[in-house]
Amino acid sequence: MSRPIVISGPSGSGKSTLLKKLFAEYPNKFGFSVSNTTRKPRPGEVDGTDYHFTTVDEFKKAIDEGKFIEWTQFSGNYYGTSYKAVEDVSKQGKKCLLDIDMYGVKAVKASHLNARYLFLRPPSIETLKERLENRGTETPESIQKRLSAATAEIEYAETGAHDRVIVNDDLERAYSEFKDFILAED
Ligand SMILES: Nc1ncnc2c1ncn2[C@@H]1O[C@H](COP(=O)(O)OP(=O)(O)OP(=O)(O)O)[C@@H](O)[C@H]1O
Repeated sequence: MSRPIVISGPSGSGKSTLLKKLFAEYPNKFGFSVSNTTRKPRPGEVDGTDYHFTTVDEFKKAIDEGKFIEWTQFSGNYYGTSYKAVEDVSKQGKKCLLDIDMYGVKAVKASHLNARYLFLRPPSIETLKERLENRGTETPESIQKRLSAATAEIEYAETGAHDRVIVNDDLERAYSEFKDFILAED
């Protein structure tokens, strides 16, 4: 089984944008570990593809049953990655990519998954704020929460916890580095 790749970075750093490009270029090579969440779907999000959308009760039950590699609570919602989500990807013969936050990174590091770690960094907090505002999906309160979480994420990355840090300034350059890291070990 190829090593799973953990992709983290502040909300708005561009993880979805880069992953979308990667999946467009390599439609069959990679599989996303589909996270569970109790947050409401955004318009266009599909259950089982973007997330497994669950109730708070279902989520708590799965925590008690030890089904998660990692889980966290953020902006009032639960998010988690189940062992099953990672296994499902390997069963399809694909390389597993995980999109998780710093608490998830720490939990995966403490698990038996022999993963590689990539951190996506925004050029600055100011740029991150502009991108979140322009994305048009967040309230001002939600942007504030994401920005303070971003500061903690960046400080954690500065401890050298990841194998690779990529600054997402120019999208094409960032994508090329992103792809190189992900394809480095097949
Ligand atoms: N290099 C870039 N230059 C300019 N804008 C960018 C760049 N990369 C991403 N963006 C824009 O920044 C916004 C945030 O990106 P994206 O939604 O991919 O972030 P994310 O890390 O997936 O966030 P979340 O964790 O909240 O899902 C999007 O509107 C996206 O189009």
